[in-house]
Amino acid sequence: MSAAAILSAAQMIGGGAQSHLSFCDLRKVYADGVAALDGVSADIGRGEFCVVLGPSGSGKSTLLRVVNGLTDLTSGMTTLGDTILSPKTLRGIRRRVAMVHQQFNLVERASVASNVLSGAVAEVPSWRALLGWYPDHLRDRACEVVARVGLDEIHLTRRASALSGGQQQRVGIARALLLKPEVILADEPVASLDPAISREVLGLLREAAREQGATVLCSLHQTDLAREFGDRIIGMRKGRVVFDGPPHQFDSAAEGKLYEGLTAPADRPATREQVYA
Ligand SMILES: Nc1ncnc2c1ncn2[C@@H]1O[C@H](COP(=O)(O)OP(=O)(O)OP(=O)(O)O)[C@@H](O)[C@H]1O
Repeated sequence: MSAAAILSAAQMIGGGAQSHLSFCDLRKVYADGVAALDGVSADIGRGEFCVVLGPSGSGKSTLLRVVNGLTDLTSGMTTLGDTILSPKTLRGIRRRVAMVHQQFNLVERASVASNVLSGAVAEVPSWRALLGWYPDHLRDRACEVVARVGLDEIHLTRRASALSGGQQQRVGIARALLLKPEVILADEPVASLDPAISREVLGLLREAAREQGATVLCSLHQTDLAREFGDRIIGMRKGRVVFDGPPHQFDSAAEGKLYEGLTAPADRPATREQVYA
């Protein structure tokens, strides 16, 4: 079957052309036999802020990492727009996808400006990046996104290590926004932040993504944050989707099903207060 025919079949299964990011029966089985993804299917619309929720080890990070090819699949198909993810298309897809990390992944000794500009890795040859030779339009864009995440011009020359955790994650978001990605993958972006800062950072990520029409896939552990910030919640357990719907449908029964039988706080952090208790 040709790639176009597979794509058209996938769109029919997934409900049509509205879908921006599409997962079709994804399976990822590691060498030790662990099925991190066990038949995951979902169609995510353009601009949707989709929270991936679930206990530890349920496959959230694996799902996110599939989108930018950091995890290869055992079987199944991922499409972004009308492009099927494959070794041939991976490079092009990576230009359209940015990532926000749990531990910020900044070069701590480098300035905020350098860290933000490193988000242009897909557009600037690495030797130019090493020398700090970025074109003016990217420098202007870096100033724009730094302002957008609520940091001042004075922060641009400051070392990343001199910033608070919340400020460092703002830099991480600015870096992700730099090339105006179509998709932002945020892997537990507030896991190391306190509750108040977590809300600020998630609010900022949602608004900034919305402004540029980016689709967000954001893994979280906290059910209250998922309800507050998600347009949609995908609940995963043991590599399977056990809930998929808007936050108002994620009631206590759905939550119970997601975390049933799990009592350890690390596996079942129901609220931010419990996470930080
Ligand atoms: N490289 C790997 N090799 C073997 N097993 C792996 C590997 N990476 C992940 N796994 C396993 O796959 C399963 C899903 O892991 P994943 O990191 O996607 O879960 P998660 O929901 O993101 O967990 P957490 O919330 O703790 O980050 C787990 O059982 C994990 O141990």
